[in-house]
Amino acid sequence: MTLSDTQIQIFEEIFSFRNWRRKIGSENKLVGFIPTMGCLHEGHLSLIKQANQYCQIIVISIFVNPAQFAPSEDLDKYPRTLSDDLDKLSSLKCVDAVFLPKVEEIYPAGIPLEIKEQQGTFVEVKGKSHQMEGKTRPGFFRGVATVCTKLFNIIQPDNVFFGQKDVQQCVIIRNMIRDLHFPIEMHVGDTVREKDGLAMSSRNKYLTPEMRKVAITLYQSLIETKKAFENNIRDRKNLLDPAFELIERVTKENEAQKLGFSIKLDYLSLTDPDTLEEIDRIKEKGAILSGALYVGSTRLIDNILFNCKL
Ligand SMILES: Nc1ncnc2c1ncn2[C@@H]1O[C@H](COP(=O)(O)OP(=O)(O)OP(=O)(O)O)[C@@H](O)[C@H]1O
Ligand SMILES: CC(C)(CO)[C@@H](O)C(=O)[O-]
Ligand code: BAL
Repeated sequence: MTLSDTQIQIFEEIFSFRNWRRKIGSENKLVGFIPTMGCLHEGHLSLIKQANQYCQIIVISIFVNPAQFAPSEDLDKYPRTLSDDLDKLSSLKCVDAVFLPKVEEIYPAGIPLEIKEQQGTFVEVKGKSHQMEGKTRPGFFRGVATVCTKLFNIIQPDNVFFGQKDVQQCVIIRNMIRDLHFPIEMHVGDTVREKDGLAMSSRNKYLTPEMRKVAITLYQSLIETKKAFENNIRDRKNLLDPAFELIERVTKENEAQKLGFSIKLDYLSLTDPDTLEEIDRIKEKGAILSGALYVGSTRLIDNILFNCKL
């Protein structure tokens, strides 16, 4: 499908989107917004369906945001599948508009990937962005918070929808909405999974069939901890040990098979759901168990929640 043969309104410029948005504003309808980087899958579509239950107008953005990629990361090869994405959005029959901005318009001062070369205005997130994902991706949440601020200012949604798969992003955006006084209600959708449990992700496209078989290891390790939790174990060591053991076993089996790629755990975190600081024990507040696993050079993330909500 091309831009001209879908019924959905497509906007590539801020100016034209704003003209349309102004008219919607006078109709007293709630606008729901789902920001994405494209290469849409059932995870994205589930957020759109959720938005459709709350809002009369549904807006999606597709924008691969350079500011959240480090120079060593996959900005250039990130999958871009616009025609397929528009087909999927059309088939839902509830999407009103898609915003497809250009990098130059979102970042008028330019956006070199090296943070020290960047010029212009950025949104900094203190306290919750240095741990978990932020350890391996130090500029990531600065980039996410900055682009979400820009998108919220342009789209002016009443409700925004994010996926639990990116759990730290959910906590940070919820705090940002509060801290910067955006008049927006945030909703978090459950993680949509493949049949075997692998969290859907645009980056799953990078996996070869051999890699795909072991990609499930991260989720299986989270489930090992869940089993321990269900057996009333609450201390960190006894909760996490079964998860680490599973990953270590699969890593060794994979090495022995000489398939030409390695598996490497980046981190497993057991954190307080509000502060995102590591905890020694799960108490009444519950906890977030999250992790990242490299399968070859593809970095996959996943999480589960214990007795808490986002
Ligand atoms: N499996 C999923 N279930 C529910 N929501 C999801 C899922 N995957 C992504 N999302 C949500 O969709 C929104 C857009 O995410 P994005 O376009 O980065 O997709 P992605 O699959 O997470 O990509 P990536 O592979 O880069 O992590 C985010 O709020 C994200 O949390
Ligand atoms: C929220 C987001 C669209 C910002 O670029 C991105 O981080 C994502 O897709 O999760
Ligand atoms: N869904 C998170 C986008 C990223 O990893 O850049």
